[in-house]
Amino acid sequence: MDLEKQLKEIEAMGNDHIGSSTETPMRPDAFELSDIEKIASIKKDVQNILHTLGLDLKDDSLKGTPTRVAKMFVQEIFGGLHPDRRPKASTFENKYKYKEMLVEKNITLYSTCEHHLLPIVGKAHIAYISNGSVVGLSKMNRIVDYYAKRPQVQERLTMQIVKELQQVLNTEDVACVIDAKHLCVNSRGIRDIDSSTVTSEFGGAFKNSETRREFLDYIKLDTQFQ
Ligand SMILES: Nc1nc2c(ncn2[C@@H]2O[C@H](COP(=O)(O)OP(=O)(O)OP(=O)(O)O)[C@@H](O)[C@H]2O)c(=O)[nH]1
Ligand SMILES: [Zn+2]
Repeated sequence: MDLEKQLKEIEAMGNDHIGSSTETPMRPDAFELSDIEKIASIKKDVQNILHTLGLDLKDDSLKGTPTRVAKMFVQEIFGGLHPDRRPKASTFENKYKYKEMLVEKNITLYSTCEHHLLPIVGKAHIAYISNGSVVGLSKMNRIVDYYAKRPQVQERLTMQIVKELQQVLNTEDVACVIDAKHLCVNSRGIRDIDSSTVTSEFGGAFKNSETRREFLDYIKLDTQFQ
């Protein structure tokens, strides 16, 4: 398909590029290749991109780039595509009968915009109300990190984090707010360096405005990027 036709198709998509499912769209054969095989294949693709751009890959500084980028894609920034890397979120009994909301705030978030493959940088804030079990605090940071390490749209990332914690904690009463900068907006295109994007997902009790307010008061959103 020629480039002009492809660009027209993207235009015709409208907002469909945002995607409707909470699941990351994966092919059924996504894990037929091993990580090593994926790195070898992506290395060639990166080599081709740099070569096409006219760069001399024999240059000392550039010669390791294709391997470096391929490893970074497979093992680091897109490492959360592999279900083997899903964190084991051990829960334990809420013996102390703590009934209030627990908030894990200011969780550092690095993700990648799936439209431009540019960074998304921000903070995630999570809250839940225990239904008998408690999750280790760090596991919430790990869950954020796992889903962030995928090509993402912020809306889906927010929903995936909530869905995972609802499953782990066996309760609907989970909420997540993400406040993040998209480099595709800040550093290119419209180049608006000051704007950031806020997304939220409020499950169960957090649909109640008072409970939601309490959570939002804890995270004092407006101060995050000052
Ligand atoms: N809803 C949503 N949109 C996103 C996210 N990340 C990037 N985008 C947007 O995805 C859109 C892709 O639109 P296109 O018009 O195909 O891309 P483009 O021509 O590069 O658009 P500009 O960024 O406006 O130059 C852009 O408006 C991005 O800002 C996200 O997490 N959620
Ligand atoms: Zn983008």
